[in-house]
Amino acid sequence: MILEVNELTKHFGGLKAVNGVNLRVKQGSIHSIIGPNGAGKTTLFNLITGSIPPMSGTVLFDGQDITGWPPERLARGGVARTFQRTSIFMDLPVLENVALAIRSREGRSASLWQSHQHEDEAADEARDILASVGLRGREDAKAGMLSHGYQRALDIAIGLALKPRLILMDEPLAGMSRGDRETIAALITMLRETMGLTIIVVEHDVGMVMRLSDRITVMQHGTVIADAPPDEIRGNEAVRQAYLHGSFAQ
Ligand SMILES: Nc1ncnc2c1ncn2[C@@H]1O[C@H](COP(=O)(O)OP(=O)(O)OP(=O)(O)O)[C@@H](O)[C@H]1O
Repeated sequence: MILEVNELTKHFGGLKAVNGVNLRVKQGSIHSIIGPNGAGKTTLFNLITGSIPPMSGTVLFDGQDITGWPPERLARGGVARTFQRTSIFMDLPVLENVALAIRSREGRSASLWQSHQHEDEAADEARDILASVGLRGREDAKAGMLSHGYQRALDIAIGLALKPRLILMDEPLAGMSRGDRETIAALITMLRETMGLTIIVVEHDVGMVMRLSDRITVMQHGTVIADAPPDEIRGNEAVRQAYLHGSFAQ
């Protein structure tokens, strides 16, 4: 297991947003976390990635206790996260967005003292990463001019610049057209196949989650109500009950 979450708990006042959650994520898998609004999915992500500290419980990455590590330290340790709202600098060229992330990985900021050689290396690496997410030929475009689907791909490229082994994606398909959703889903699968990345996805598009995932954890009211491969989840009565609006019928 690349990630082990044990009895993780976070309450907001009387609200048990995440309450004794256990999670096992297998190396090289696509593992999705689903559940109705307010189930605690984002809070769980925030706890795993150190955005907020847990009240109790532990998070192990590759056997190492990373509980409460701040996001920067986690990123250096191989855990990256993409956000629902993108972390793109819209006014900068596509290539520069990724080069910035590479420099931040290396602890260097853009400065006058930056050597040309380092600059060239970062640009070459950025080009390779962009090609891997399907953005070859768009390096010089202003990020803000890209379509939604390409912006999401750029977001993923920025995450990949940290050279993660585990990447957590917060609603990667949200706000996308049907075609863009297919493209990003194919990209997620490809990253797992070609780079051996482990990918944890929080996503509302249950139909796509069913096709994409090796395993699905279902949350409701801060707890895990099911954890199984997609086929089993599809037939799970507790999960059906949790989805009152029929979005699960697909
Ligand atoms: N900082 C906070 N302070 C107080 N309550 C919070 C805070 N963050 C989240 N909550 C509450 O915790 C519960 C879980 O929220 P969370 O965002 O984790 O759910 P979610 O499953 O991601 O929902 P959604 O699918 O709507 O994004 C919700 O009731 C939410 O209102």
